[in-house]
Amino acid sequence: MSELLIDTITKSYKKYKALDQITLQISPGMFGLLGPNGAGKTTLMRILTTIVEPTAGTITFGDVTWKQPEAVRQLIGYLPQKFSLYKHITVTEVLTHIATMKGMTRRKEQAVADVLEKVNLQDHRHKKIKELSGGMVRRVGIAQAILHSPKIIVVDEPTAGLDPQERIRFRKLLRQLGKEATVIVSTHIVEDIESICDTLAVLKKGHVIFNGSLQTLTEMAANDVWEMEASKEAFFDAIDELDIISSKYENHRYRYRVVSTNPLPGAKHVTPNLEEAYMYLMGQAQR
Ligand SMILES: Nc1ncnc2c1ncn2[C@@H]1O[C@H](COP(=O)(O)OP(=O)(O)OP(=O)(O)O)[C@@H](O)[C@H]1O
Repeated sequence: MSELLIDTITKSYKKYKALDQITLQISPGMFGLLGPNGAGKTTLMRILTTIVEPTAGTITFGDVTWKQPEAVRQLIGYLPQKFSLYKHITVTEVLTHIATMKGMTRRKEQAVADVLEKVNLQDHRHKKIKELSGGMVRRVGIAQAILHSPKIIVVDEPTAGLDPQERIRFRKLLRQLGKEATVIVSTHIVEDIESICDTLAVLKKGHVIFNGSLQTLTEMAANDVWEMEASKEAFFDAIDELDIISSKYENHRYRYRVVSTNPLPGAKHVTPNLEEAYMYLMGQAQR
């Protein structure tokens, strides 16, 4: 399978650069795009899906270049962050309609049946959209994105608004799709990336500040994540002083974790998780 090559992409809005010379090489499988609000993720997604044209730079996948938007649209399936559907028609009707809009004339019924099976919605195919849960609607969203068997699937904020069970189910579905395609998951929810992606890029203010494996990122923070223990009173004092990432109350004591480049008295090093490594990276990028 080909690699997606994003080469020095810049997007300017007047003098403001929403993206500044972004270069990424994305292999098949699950790729995460992480960053705070305003980092430029949505702009990059929109460029990838040909909704917006870059100011400069090129994108290629095999012999397709982004100068050929029609060819790119055959290649890409997109589930945007804000996804709405006609509420009063059934799942099958909506997917058949979208297949028609995509210009699929042959094998339309079969394609709809196949995607319904992939996203596990066969039993709900005759339900109206308004009768579905949030998780099911997201799955219809994925179904419409993969109707034409795209090689690249772009998903923006995949689990926003879903309850914990639906999140887990939706992440499993994405992981499944990553076995056959390049799946790009854009989010500011670290957990979404941690549980399903192998590699990731972190964007901040239009720049790539990290690009690599999850392991490399957590290793970068290995010397700067600490665990401490304190009484309730001391813990509440510490909240004001430190950036506490997580805490646990056990046997009348608080155990809590902190990212700090300075050693902390009485603290011991712990192996960072992705959220801690991300906090570390954001702190470093401010320097
Ligand atoms: N059409 C536009 N005109 C001017 N500025 C824009 C436009 N679209 C985006 N921007 C700016 O570009 C920057 C990046 O926006 P973008 O939506 O890509 O960020 P994001 O990382 O996706 O954040 P969010 O999660 O909030 O959508 C922001 O500062 C935004 O205000």
